[in-house]
Amino acid sequence: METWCLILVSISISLFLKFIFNNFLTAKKLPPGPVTFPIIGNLLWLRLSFHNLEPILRSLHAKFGPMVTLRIGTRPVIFIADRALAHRALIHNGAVYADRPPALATAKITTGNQLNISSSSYGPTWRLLRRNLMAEILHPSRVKSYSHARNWVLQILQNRFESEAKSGRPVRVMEHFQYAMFCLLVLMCFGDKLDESQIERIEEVLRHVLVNFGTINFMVAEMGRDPKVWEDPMAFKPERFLNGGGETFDITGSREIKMMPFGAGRRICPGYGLAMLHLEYFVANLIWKFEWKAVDGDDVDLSEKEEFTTDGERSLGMEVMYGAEVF
Ligand code: HEM
Repeated sequence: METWCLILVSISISLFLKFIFNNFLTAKKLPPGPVTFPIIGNLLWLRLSFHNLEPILRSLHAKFGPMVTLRIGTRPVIFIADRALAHRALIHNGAVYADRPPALATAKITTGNQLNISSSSYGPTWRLLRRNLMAEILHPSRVKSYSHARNWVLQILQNRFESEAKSGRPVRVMEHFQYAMFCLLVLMCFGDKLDESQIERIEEVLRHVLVNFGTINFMVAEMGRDPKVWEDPMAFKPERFLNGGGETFDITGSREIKMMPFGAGRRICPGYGLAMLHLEYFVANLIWKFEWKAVDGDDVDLSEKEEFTTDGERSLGMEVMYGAEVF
């Protein structure tokens, strides 16, 4: 037999064996999902953006149930759409689900060989990084020292609001807030000597990291708009968070997950207190300084948009999903 023919036959046999192995042997241990062909199937998933993937996932969940396995790239990826399952995984079995997968060779460069807090595996390094972050940068006594950065970011926000309002275009509120949180983080990490163009450059680099190496598993948006939990989930009703008894809404999901913009469990965002504090500060100032009204003849646009968020792999709340590798 010709050499090329031999190579072709060997490749076909190995692809066939991989197909059987992926879809019928290992699949028994994993939640159900669509049958995929090696390489071609993987490439098809990889071609889709998170935004395009979401409706497909929704229909897969309707067909296969609250847990679905897809083979994206080299690893099977499980998508969990049910908030009770997420609670069981992240809160009751927190230690099992707090790990992160080994990074690909290229991602190792961008994550500093996985020695940063969000990508490091669940072990002594992560514990040390997290403890340092909580004790130093995020310690309540340090919050005051960020007032300069905070006011600078408020100024950036105000400028963005003003220039858009003057141009007559509707102000892209969420986008600007997202950017403001990003600026705040960058300023906290690099100090407030940076100017806006340098911040934009950092954002560009991180966007690249997110697009190339991000993983997604928990369908946070689906959980946050569950009609069993939220009355009229798609309506803008901020008062839904004010429950008469004076008890504040538990955003950490420790008792029950109703939404999880900061994640949940052991890897929950350590900056959520600081983030909430600053968001309230920015909102309060912008409500005070601007007159807010809907553009004549236009509804307020509450549609979803795929956007870049902070730390490379995790999202800043307005995202459709966020990821934590669970096996
Ligand atoms: C609106 C603002 C923010 C949102 C919505 C947000 C959301 C998130 C989410 C969803 C995660 C992933 C949690 C998980 O994997 O289970 C995360 C992780 C993280 N966030 Fe935030 N975050 C915000 C602001 C901040 C701020 C201000 C800081 C800090 C200085 C911060 C630092 C981190 C770190 C270090 C992690 C990784 C934690 C770990 O893996 O142990 N975040 N964040």
